Amino acid sequence: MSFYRRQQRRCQNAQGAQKMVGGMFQIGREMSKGFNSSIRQQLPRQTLHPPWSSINSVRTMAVLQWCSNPRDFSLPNSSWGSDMRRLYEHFNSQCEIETEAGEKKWGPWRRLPSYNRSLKYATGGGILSKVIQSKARLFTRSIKEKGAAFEYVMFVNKVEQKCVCVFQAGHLLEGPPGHVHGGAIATIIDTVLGTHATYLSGPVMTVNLSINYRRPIPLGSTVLLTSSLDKKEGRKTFVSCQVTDTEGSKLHTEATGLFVSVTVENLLRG
Ligand SMILES: CCCCCCCCCC(=O)SCCNC(=O)CCNC(=O)[C@H](O)C(C)(C)COP(=O)(O)OP(=O)(O)OC[C@H]1O[C@@H](n2cnc3c(N)ncnc32)[C@H](O)[C@@H]1OP(=O)(O)O
Repeated sequence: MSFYRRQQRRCQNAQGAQKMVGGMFQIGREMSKGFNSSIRQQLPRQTLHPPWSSINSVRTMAVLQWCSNPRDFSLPNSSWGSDMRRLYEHFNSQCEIETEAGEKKWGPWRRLPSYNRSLKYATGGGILSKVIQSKARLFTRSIKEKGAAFEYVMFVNKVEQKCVCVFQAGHLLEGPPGHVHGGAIATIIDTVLGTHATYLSGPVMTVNLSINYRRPIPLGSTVLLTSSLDKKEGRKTFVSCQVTDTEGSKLHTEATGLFVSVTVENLLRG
């Protein structure tokens, strides 16, 4: 494969990454449009050209920036236990289904890729992320050791307006001995509800999170988070979530969240 084809393929991967990651802003709009809008229009034109055709080094840098392959943290890795893999397979197999005619088509679920640099991979700020907040990393994806902290994968179902997350809690998340820290549980709940609300309504921020801890979660275990839309009222999206064992029979935690739609202005105003 030629250098150009390799670069082009990497660019396409980066575009795919942008299109689906649950970032707060650009991707919020993408998600709420049902993954249909064209990222291509939002990319700098030069990303579609081979690097050597660029006439200045800034353009070349932009191309190389975009062509770096981000790691998708939502894909299986060696730290995943059997429960994590089984549930991943269960939902992943419903993302693409085969018709009787043998054609492949979208199923009811979509897996959401997950990256550790929102500004770079989700909002298209490849160069910007070098200049500002270059060390910023998504909290839940900030620990490099596989399986040590938050291992999770999310799937959304547009028709049922549901989101599920398969979550394996690593040893760095300890609270009470042998069990998961309540703050870590709140973090994964906020992540799941926030991602779901973003998918439903575009860019949002949490304004209220209410959590009832019913049963402790053993460290190292895998649990299932199921988020549902309760209602939408103007800028407000109300969602709720249950954290259960992998069979869905034992309730560990339940929560409700209120998310308010925001603009970039909201953030800059502070
Ligand atoms: C890339 C992967 C993504 C992973 C997802 C991770 C998700 C993580 C999400 C987060 O953790 S966000 C971080 C924590 N949240 C914040 O820091 C938000 C801080 N709050 C704010 O900045 C402002 O409240 C905000 C900009 C969100 C809204 O302020 P505004 O002045 O624009 O709105 P306003 O205060 O008028 O509220 C809008 C509506 O929400 C209602 N509201 C606001 N706060 C409320 C509250 N706490 N409880 C109940 N209702 C509330 C408010 O009454 C009003 O209702 P009505 O429209 O019916 O009048």
